Amino acid sequence: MMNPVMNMPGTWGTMGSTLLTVIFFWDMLRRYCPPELRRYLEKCSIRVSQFLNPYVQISIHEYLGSHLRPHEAYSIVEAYLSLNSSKHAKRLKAEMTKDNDSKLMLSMDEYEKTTDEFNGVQVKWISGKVATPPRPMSFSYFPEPEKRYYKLKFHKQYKEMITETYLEHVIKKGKEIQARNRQRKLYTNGHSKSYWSHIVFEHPAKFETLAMEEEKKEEIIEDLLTFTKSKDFYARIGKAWKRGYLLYGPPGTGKSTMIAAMANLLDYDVYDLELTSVKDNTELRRLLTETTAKSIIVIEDIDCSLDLTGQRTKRKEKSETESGKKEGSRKEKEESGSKVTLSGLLNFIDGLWSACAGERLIVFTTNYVDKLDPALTRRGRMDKHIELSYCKYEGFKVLAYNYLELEAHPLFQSVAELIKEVDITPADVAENLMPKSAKEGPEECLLNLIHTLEEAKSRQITKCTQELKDKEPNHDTAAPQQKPEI
Ligand SMILES: Nc1ncnc2c1ncn2[C@@H]1O[C@H](COP(=O)(O)OP(=O)(O)OP(=O)(O)O)[C@@H](O)[C@H]1O
Ligand SMILES: [Mg+2]
Repeated sequence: MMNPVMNMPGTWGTMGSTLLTVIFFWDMLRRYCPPELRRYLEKCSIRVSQFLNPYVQISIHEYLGSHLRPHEAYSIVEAYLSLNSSKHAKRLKAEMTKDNDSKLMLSMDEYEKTTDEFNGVQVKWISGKVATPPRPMSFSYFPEPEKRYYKLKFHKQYKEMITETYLEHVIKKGKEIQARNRQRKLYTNGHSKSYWSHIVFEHPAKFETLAMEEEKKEEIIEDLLTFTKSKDFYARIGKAWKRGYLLYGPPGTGKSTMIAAMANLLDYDVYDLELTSVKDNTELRRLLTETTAKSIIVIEDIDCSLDLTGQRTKRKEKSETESGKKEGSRKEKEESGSKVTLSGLLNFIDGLWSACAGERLIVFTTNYVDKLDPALTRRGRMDKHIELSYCKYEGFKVLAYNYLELEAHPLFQSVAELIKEVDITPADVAENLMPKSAKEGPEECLLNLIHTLEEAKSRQITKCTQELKDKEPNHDTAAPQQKPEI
């Protein structure tokens, strides 16, 4: 009897030669058969392999199209997989997250696999890289980036559930992780004049800690939240999704603090635009088109920024007429593009750039609202005018809680009476409530404040008395009254 093991080489040999013959004929067919038949055969082979392969595959590429536009879905999936890939995958890579300078995000390394389970169904995620053929004769300063992708593989019987429910779950979770990793930024244009530079925005201000009447605070919060949810409304009425706020009031009343509280409430970035560093309207336009969605564009002390106040403009126009110059030389100056002008700024507020996708808040602050050109502050440009004023008792209570963790104290009564009569800014109240040494307790801080308020009150009384005295006619030095002519 023939030993079956001894016969193996013969079997392998026959199989090998049959395979070679099939490959040979397949190749011949592909090369020499008419194109229609070739296409038909290719289709058939895909159908056969699809029939035999029970798995469905979905690819998510890092870049879209030939323009290498980053594909948002890729980074969302990457964030999602960072959750469980560290548990299952063996080869991981650590990268700085795009939005958080102090956190590493772990994700699957190239050509690694991980599994995920959803509603009792197992899916497989595979990471890979598109092989780019080498271009021997080409040389570029900008080499093409690596085109990575993720592939999701699952059994075809779950296709509906995966494409409808699971992918939605991946996007939702991935976005949540991205938001958690995201650090907000404070952009400024002051240093390298024509470009934004940024630092991490970590201002602790919150509306809860803002000294302000509760009702007014709630109204502002409501206004801000309504704005963020009004994407469809703005689209329907054909308006760019933006809202202008004018914050005005004396120094130290919390204008800048409120901007930080707004950014924290909405989770927005802040662009602090220093207008005096902007060369001209063109540069202003460029800087603004570079701002991202979900941001607050701030111009502080707008009354001090360039030639933008109504009074200054009027004064200038007046002097021009006086010196016989033609009207419209202001226009010439604007056109020469030497400086940012009022019209440049108005274009920025309601010009075409503002149609950039995504929501934006524009906030101007000033100490002197009356000085501003009405064109700048009219509704539609500055939709909401918010006055931040001197500290009232309600505001003091917020500060007392912030600084001293006190909700009530016998000395509050004295503060309540004094604060009604004295103009004191929240900044000054805060300064008094701040313990200056470890020995100073809440009571000492309240006494400090009472002392400051009393001093301010007596100063105010002296000032008023002086003013009244000045108004009264001085009998000693007054010129002798002329007798009426007869
Ligand atoms: N309404 C407020 N609530 C809580 N803290 C406040 C308030 N106003 C001022 N402060 C405190 O005073 C400091 C100065 O306030 P802020 O810089 O916001 O004033 P501002 O109105 O922007 O002043 P300026 O007009 O000079 O820019 C802040 O750091 C904050 O601690
Ligand atoms: Mg300020």
